[in-house]
Amino acid sequence: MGSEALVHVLLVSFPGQGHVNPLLRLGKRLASKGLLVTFTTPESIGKAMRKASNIGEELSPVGDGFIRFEFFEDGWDEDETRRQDLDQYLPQLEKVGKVLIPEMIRRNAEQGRPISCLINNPFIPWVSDVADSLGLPSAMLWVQSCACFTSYYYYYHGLVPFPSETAMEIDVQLPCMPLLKHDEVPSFLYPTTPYPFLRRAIMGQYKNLDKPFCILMDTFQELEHEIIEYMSKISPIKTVGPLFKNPKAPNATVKGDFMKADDCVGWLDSKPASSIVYVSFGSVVYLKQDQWDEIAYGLLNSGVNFLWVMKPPHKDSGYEVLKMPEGFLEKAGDRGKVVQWSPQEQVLAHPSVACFVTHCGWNSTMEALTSGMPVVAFPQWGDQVTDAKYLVDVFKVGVRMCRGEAENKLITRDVVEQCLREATSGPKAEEMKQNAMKWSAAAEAAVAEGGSSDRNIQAFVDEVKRRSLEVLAVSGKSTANGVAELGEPKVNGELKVVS
Ligand SMILES: O=c1ccn([C@@H]2O[C@H](COP(=O)(O)OP(=O)(O)O)[C@@H](O)[C@H]2O)c(=O)[nH]1
Ligand SMILES: O=C(O[C@@H]1O[C@H](CO)[C@@H](O)[C@H](O)[C@H]1O)c1cc(O)c(O)c(O)c1
Repeated sequence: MGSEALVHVLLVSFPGQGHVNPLLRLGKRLASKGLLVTFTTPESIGKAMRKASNIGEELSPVGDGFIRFEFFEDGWDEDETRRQDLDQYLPQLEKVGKVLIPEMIRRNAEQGRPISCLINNPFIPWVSDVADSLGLPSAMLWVQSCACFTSYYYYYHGLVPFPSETAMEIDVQLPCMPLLKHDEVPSFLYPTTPYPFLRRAIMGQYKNLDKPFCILMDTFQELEHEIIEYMSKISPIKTVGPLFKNPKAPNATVKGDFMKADDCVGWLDSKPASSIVYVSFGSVVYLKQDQWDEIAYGLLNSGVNFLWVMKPPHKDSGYEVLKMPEGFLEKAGDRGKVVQWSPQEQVLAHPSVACFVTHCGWNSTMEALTSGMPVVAFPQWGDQVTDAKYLVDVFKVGVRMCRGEAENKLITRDVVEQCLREATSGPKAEEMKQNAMKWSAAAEAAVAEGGSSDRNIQAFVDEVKRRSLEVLAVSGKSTANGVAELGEPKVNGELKVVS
């Protein structure tokens, strides 16, 4: 079957690594079930993805379907420094995206690939407005846990008190969730958050929550059972995780890394089983030099082998380039390897790796659980502080090393060393490994054919196909070659559907 005969969905991503990864993984999953998927995000990131990840113009076959990429200009010069300031960049993306995404949809229709559904991730909630204005169905992929989704939902609707300027340290009790201490609530909700623009972006998504017909989530039924059951009665959520496991297309080469991964698998191969601590704080968190130094000495003093990701800061971020302490690399010798970016999926699956010191971003959290990897939790902000709570107290696969950036506390080398020892040897380490292996098996089962997430994906694909017939029948006139006719753009750049 040619790609032009397939139902076509457009995935629009916020340009962050932790957002592109799960949406692209969803794209591959949908493609593997027979859809044509176009993935889009701003060209500034498209350029990095093409360079790092072998992404070309051509269609890539994935399972029964195909995936392709089309990027859009964000209206700023290539070297514009304001991209690093989300307070300015998010409104710019909305202004430009509301014009260019409809144009992309029109172009695809003209080229014989009419789009039947739009899917976005959080931080760009205006995508569902675009879909609405064109009479197209939309869905949203929530890229965090269901627990975080619930926290934001309760905050948005004012259903329980959250920490506020007058009561900073109150705990928060939400249904079907453990009591969250004030600093375990997603930190964008703290009255003192340095990232109010991200709270605004997420609240924008909740304001628009009635627009998507489905909220897909990169989690799985068995992991967050009670809260998923509870929220499913309130919101049309469908769990489809862990998205990074795709049994139907396990070797699909399409990847969305912004940086080429350094080669470290040979080095991992050279080390004994369960002897390495993997340390990574993801793509956005950037620690201070004094904290970096303490982690370095903690690693040295604990005697473990380690693979440490030291991602260079973006040139416009304003962060100073971190340095390793004097003599550190020499003292570590072949016990340690430092890379700029790692092939994290492969690292977490490697038998030499014993545990993962992580900032607890949701992707890293899901990847660790799915790989059966115990963690040392080093959360900083946002959902990370809630994920850390779950990893340690609910999933029971982690040791807590800190409580988050808001605590403003230097974690000393002794604490680092103690946590590493606890996570790598002794009864606690063994118990955490067993729990992690249990989650890994549950995750595999969820995505295997007929598993909870697989059924949800299939139901979603069937629904998109059903709605695509309605879209073509109701909102567009089919032409001889099957292309839906869309109307002329309105003055404000939105497309109006011709009836
Ligand atoms: O060296 C690295 C560090 C991170 N990642 C990937 O980058 C994503 C980071 O997402 P996460 O939600 O964990 O954190 P964020 O970077 O968004 O803070 C995950 O899929 C990781 O597998 C990677 O491939 N190599
Ligand atoms: O929030 C940002 O990135 C990460 O998103 C993940 C998925 O929501 C989440 O689990 C993780 O904890 C976050 O770090 C983000 C991205 C970005 O490019 C940026 O400039 C930010 O300020 C935040």
